Amino acid sequence: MATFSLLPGSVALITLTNPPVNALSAAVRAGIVQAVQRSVEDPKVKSVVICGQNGRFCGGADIREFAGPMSGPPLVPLIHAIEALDKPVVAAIEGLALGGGLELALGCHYRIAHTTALLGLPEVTLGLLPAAGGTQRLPRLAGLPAALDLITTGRHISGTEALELGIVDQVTDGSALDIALEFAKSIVGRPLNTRRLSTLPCRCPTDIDNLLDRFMVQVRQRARGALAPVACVGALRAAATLPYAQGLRKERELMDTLFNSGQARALQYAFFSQRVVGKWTLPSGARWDNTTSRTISTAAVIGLGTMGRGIAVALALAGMSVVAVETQEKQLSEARQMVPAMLQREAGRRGLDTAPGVISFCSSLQDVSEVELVIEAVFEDMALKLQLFRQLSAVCKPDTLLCSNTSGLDIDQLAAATQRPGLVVGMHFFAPAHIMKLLEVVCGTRSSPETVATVMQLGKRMGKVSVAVGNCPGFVGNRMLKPYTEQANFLLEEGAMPEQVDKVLEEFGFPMGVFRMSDLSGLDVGWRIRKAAGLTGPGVEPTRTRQGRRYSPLPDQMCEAGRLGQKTGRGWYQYDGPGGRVARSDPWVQTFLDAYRARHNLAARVIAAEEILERCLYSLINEGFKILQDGMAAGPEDIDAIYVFGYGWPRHRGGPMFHAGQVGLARVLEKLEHYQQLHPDVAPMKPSMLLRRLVAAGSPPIQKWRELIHRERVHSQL
Ligand SMILES: CC(C)(COP(=O)(O)OP(=O)(O)OC[C@H]1O[C@@H](n2cnc3c(N)ncnc32)[C@H](O)[C@@H]1OP(=O)(O)O)[C@@H](O)C(=O)NCCC(=O)NCCSC(=O)C[C@@H](O)CCCCCCCCCCCCC(=O)O
Repeated sequence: MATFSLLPGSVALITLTNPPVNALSAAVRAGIVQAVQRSVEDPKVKSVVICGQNGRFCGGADIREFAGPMSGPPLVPLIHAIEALDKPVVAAIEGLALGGGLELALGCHYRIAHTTALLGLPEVTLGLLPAAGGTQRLPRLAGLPAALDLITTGRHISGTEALELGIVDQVTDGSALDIALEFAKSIVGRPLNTRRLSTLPCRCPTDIDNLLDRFMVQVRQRARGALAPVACVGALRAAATLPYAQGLRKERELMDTLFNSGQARALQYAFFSQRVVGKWTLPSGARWDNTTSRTISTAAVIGLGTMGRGIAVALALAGMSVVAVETQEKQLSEARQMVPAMLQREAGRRGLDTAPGVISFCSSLQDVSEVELVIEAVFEDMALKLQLFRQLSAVCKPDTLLCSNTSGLDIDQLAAATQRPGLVVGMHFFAPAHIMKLLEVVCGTRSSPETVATVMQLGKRMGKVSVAVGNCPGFVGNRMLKPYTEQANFLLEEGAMPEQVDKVLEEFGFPMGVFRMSDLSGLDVGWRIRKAAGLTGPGVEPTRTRQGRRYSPLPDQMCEAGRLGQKTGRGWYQYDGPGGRVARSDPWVQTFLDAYRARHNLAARVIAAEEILERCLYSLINEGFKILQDGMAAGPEDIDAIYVFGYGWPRHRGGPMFHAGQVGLARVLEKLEHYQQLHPDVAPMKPSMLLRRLVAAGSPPIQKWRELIHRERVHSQL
């Protein structure tokens, strides 16, 4: 709702009241309509201030309402009524003015903001555009280039930047509300014509067409198939070239095409998934809201390779005092050089003069004896990690948490090597660890709820999307990646080329296809893991069936040929040299694949894009269902957040589990059955029991899956 109060000095104060972000729900909109009406009718009211309760102006339209039929007073005429008032209206922007919240403020005659308030039009991140006049008023106020930037990226800006762009009239470090109230009294009687943005011309440079065309090219490239950014440019073109009323009609027309699109649904689902994963639950019943966490202020990182360096920087950026340990002298001296520069650069990127935390370097494990939490980031080798965990258990204070950055090894085994298994947990970061948002928090069977809560909380402080997952080989992300890459390798055996597979995946929206990705991360990473698992190496028969399953030795053979990817200048593609970044097709790979197929009597066939996509994605999705079935992820949102934030899954497709729902669970099942019949030796194509159960239950919406999984588990049907 919204409250109305008449304050001394004849100022009407309208307060939006809908915690926690004062979203513009139907009740709030109705409240504003009534309060505006009172302001019009009451002769005692000489000016109006609009603010939000609890120091938060407004988080925009109520996103939850978009899932059902829209009711209540619409926003566009409401904002027009405010703009048309002949009494001055001032927006007092504290905390945030986002989306419809900023559009409401743009309908006011003046805007006063706190310097640290967040302003922006993030609709594009929800698959929408600012359709309450935002695409028409903002370019009239801040100019077309600034509006293009803000509306197509959805980025938030501070009150200070908003002042520089002319979006607000004044900023303060004190109370924006107090200043707004005083200001509102002082401007009674001033003419308002120039303050009504809809009546002003758009502020455009002379070469509008040229600017918009160039911008559209960039936006299409960045969007990777997302519709909303392109529609935003369309709406801004209308603002620049048409009178306001026509521009507004175009804005609405474009919004109508987006509003019910699968992409908008996917992006809104992704918004809520990100929040759902913070509300973690463990199979034991421990939850985010019934478990206390410890606040960590001192931490250590052991091993200063790429991952360790990034983790140390991420911890320092979160205000931690970090001890960075590396026993190899060369690596330590490199880290001493690189890490402070990384820290400074990242702090600068976040608008800080210096990082809030500090990092000290040393070469001895004894130096971590006093810290509260240790993150091990040494080489991915179980024997090495076990030895380290034994040492840490002896060296550290009894209540120090011991965490491993392993990307898939057994956390329970590491915990068993210590005298404190309850304090052991996995913290699986993604490279570069100071930039990538995802953190898999791997809960071992003996990890205590307090340990999990503490690490989840720490992840949040580090700005990560932390997802609690179970302890199984590869955890969630890498476990699902395995059948996906395996399937891509099988496709090469059957006749596809790496660039063909990559093109299909990139057109789907991944920033990189599986082979380009593999070249980037290094083919030797998986090779080492497969060697450790006894799947390849000296003495292993070079057949296409290993350990009872179809196996493609292609990636092993690439490694044996010294083609490790970008680092050697050759992999699935060729590069300008070691460390090169630009991938080019390599005739060597064609010859290599031809020879391989000939050796194994495999006839190359033409493989359609549809088959490539279905086999890669559905095998990954099927593994996701198995993960849910095994209880290794609490719900589909967890898997989807992992894939969106850690594996480049296009956000406008929600995540793999959401995508399965969009395609139709019955269709995914049917396709898996089809490919399984064709390739019965490929275990990951065998449809999971949970997928079958969901289809049998009538393919309920994704929001209902948790409930069904819980019910089926109780009845031991999974
Ligand atoms: C605001 C934040 C930055 C706050 O972050 P913080 O970290 O402090 O907190 P949380 O993110 O954890 O959030 C707390 C809590 O609040 C929930 N929440 C946040 N924002 C909203 C919201 N806008 N609506 C609903 N709920 C919200 C959040 O989910 C948490 O609750 P939970 O229970 O999950 O813990 C941050 O939250 C944030 O970034 N929020 C989103 C801000 C945003 O994106 N705003 C824009 C919204 S879209 C919009 O405003 C659209 C406008 O342009 C209006 C358009 C006019 C509409 C016209 C429609 C007509 C079209 C009809 C076409 C029909 C066609 C046809 O059918 O034919």
